[in-house]
Amino acid sequence: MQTKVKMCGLRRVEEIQLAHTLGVDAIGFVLYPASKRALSLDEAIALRSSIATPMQLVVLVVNPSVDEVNEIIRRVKPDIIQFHGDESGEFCEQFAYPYWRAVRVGAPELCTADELKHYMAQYPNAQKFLFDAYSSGHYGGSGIRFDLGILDALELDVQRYIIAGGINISNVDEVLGKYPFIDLSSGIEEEAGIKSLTKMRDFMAYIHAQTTDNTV
Ligand SMILES: O=C(O)c1ccccc1NCC(=O)[C@H](O)[C@H](O)COP(=O)(O)O
Repeated sequence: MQTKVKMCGLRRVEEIQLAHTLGVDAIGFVLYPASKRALSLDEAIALRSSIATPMQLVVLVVNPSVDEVNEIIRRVKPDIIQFHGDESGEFCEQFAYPYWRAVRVGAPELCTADELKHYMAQYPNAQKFLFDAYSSGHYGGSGIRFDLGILDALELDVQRYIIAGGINISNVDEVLGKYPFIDLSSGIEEEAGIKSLTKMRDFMAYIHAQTTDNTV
């Protein structure tokens, strides 16, 4: 199985250009002011021009207003909006724009497979569900993992899954070959908000080597 990769929280032109060179499938801009990886709207607009196809731009938001989302759509023109806060299904669907719904596994009322299924049913048009680890006090990018076993019980189309939460080069073997799309942020950083170009290169080289080995 070919594994797609999203790298989240990029903030510098050299990170974006390297991601493209390495064949990263999607990058994320964090438009959430409380994050150490936050970009302002103007910064996101400026960096947008550094992104070349086929790499997709995902803009990540946490509990935005309707006006903020409309402004992001109009001015940043992301390929996808990733709702990573407490947004309702009704809220996410109103824009009729491609979106991914983050599912913070382990949050109150998101602990069992039935609870996850019930939650996901509220987002019928989500292009994908990005499963991340719940961390009290943080919405994401916390480097924390969750027990993937809970996903086995969901019996949903795995093609709609993205696995996130504490993925790095040392543990990515646990998801390779099982899930088609993975997401990571802190696992390729020097410090919060600064990606390590070396870790980005090493991670993608490792993924490609594993994929090649699996198909021989
Ligand atoms: O990255 C952030 O700072 C962030 C802040 C608030 C909400 C979401 C955030 N990141 C979302 C992502 O898609 C991260 O890649 C995901 O949480 C995984 O992060 P990590 O565990 O560090 O790999």
